[in-house]
Amino acid sequence: MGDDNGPLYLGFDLSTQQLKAIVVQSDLQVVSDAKVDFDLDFGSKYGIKKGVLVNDAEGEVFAPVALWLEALDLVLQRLQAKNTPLHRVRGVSGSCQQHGSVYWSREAEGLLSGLRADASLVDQLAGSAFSHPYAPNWQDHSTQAECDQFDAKLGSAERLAAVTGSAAHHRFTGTQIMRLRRKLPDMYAATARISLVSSFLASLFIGAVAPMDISDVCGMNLWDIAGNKWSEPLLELTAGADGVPELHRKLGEVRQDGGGSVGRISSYFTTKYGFSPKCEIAPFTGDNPATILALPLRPLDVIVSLGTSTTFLMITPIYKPDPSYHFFNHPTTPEHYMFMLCYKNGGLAREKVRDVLPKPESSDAWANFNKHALATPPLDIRSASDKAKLGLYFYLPEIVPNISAGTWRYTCNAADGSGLEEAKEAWPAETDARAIVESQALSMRLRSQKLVHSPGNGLPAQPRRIYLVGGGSLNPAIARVIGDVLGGVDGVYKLDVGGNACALGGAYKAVWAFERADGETFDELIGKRWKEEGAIQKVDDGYREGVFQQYGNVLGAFEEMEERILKVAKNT
Ligand SMILES: Nc1ncnc2c1ncn2[C@@H]1O[C@H](COP(=O)(O)OP(=O)(O)O)[C@@H](O)[C@H]1O
Ligand SMILES: O=C(CO)[C@@H](O)[C@H](O)COP(=O)(O)O
Repeated sequence: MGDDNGPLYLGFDLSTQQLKAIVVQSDLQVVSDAKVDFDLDFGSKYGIKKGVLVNDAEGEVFAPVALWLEALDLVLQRLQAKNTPLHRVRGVSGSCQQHGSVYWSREAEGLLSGLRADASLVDQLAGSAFSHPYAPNWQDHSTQAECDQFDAKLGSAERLAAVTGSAAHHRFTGTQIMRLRRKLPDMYAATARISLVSSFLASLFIGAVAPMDISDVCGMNLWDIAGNKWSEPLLELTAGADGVPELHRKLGEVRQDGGGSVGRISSYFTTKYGFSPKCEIAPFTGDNPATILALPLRPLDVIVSLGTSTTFLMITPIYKPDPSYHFFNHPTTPEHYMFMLCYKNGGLAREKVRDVLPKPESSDAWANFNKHALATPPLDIRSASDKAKLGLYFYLPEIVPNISAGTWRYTCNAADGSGLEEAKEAWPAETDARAIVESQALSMRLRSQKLVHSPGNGLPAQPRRIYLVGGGSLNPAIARVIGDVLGGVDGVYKLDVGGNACALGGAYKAVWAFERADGETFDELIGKRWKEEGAIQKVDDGYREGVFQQYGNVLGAFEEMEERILKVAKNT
């Protein structure tokens, strides 16, 4: 377990279904990891499923904050049980599911600073440190009315996207705060501070409410990215004309530097787990911003994160917002941005399609799904006269496009996408295995086409490399279909720590935060230390001439299918 005595860096990922921790050395070598699975470890105690609770009547999805407190103690115990030398940890950072919010009571600061090592976090905090026991989850879709007001407030969805990086979204924290203030006014009044999940986790470590992070704050619809300040009109919309100073106080100042220290580790962790009192905490960020820190990403490289949500990430120095996607400040590099598409119907939707198929005899739950995804030709075109098959598989109301739950199957002419119509008869469940992944990738291709250009040699515009991360990155059939649809002239790669990428990004952020030379950027520092060998594996060739064009031929039809369905099934 690392025989030298050099410093170690600890990265966390508090996502929908798990809390993961990973420890790396200065040279980025991984020395230990551990995880807590919310359903497996705490499912019966908290009544959660897939990490969350739901109130279907109102479209609410939320997680008990107490569960996360228990998970933090447990994951640290698991690291200890693996003899991880926590005393050598010099810096901690991490990544957390985006948009969720935690509501601290007036007693919180006192309780955080007075944590005793002889009791657990949950016993000391769950009772009175929070004005609300739940954190809204990114899958929540209870805020359509608030979204309509956000889009209207600055004049249009385009204008809101220009200012905050995104049009209004159900899960974005501003709309969530606005709704909770209306629904639970006493709770709102009793709230001293509001944290994002990232600043919440950092707060536990420093024993005080930590500032929000410059990248994660862009997931709120409240931060004016170009102005680098809270948007006063949007704070006013959220909190009412008289409520702006109060909301300002609850949100606090935003930390501008993604590196450096937000505070020393609290004595709770030094006494209980043996951390050094010199260990410092760097700002925590969102799980998607942390994912782009898991490797040195270049412009034209793409990350597809196949977690509970499915996300598509790129970095760019050009701020080009649009209501159909998201722009965030880059978590470490000023004047750089992260482009993101986020789908709710990611991993769980693929599981639904998988579970209609007979259960495989092998231990690989995905064996049948993969067999059919690979045996089905692109768009299920088997002969020149066959129509292309296109589907949408939304078991939850989707984010982009803003379509309610449902499943739709269409066909069109393969050559040019003409003749789009609803499929006359149902197609076999086996066909859906390929069609759902194609559908997800076509949506990404459609929405990212303006951000990619030709990588040279007369090739069509496409990504250079596609990196797969998240649980689904273990799946070769998904990698193949993604490469078929999106291209990727240098190939499709998976990170060796595929499911741990955001935790790893958090750990790398801590390395940079505390080891950077004056003015040294994240990419400079990590670029020098990162070794491709052992970190990534090529899992597919990516661009295939002919196949890529086949998907291009139906991209317009795919867009038209979405538009037609949007007319009859828009989220309300
Ligand atoms: N071999 C596999 N093929 C496809 N999907 C997988 C595979 N293994 C895990 N998954 C999916 O990964 C998802 C969890 O991904 P992960 O990145 O660990 O979660 P989170 O989003 O909570 O961080 C699950 O929904 C599961 O369906
Ligand atoms: O809402 C978004 C991004 O906008 C999600 O990507 C969340 O950040 C949760 O991520 P996972 O738990 O699926 O990793």
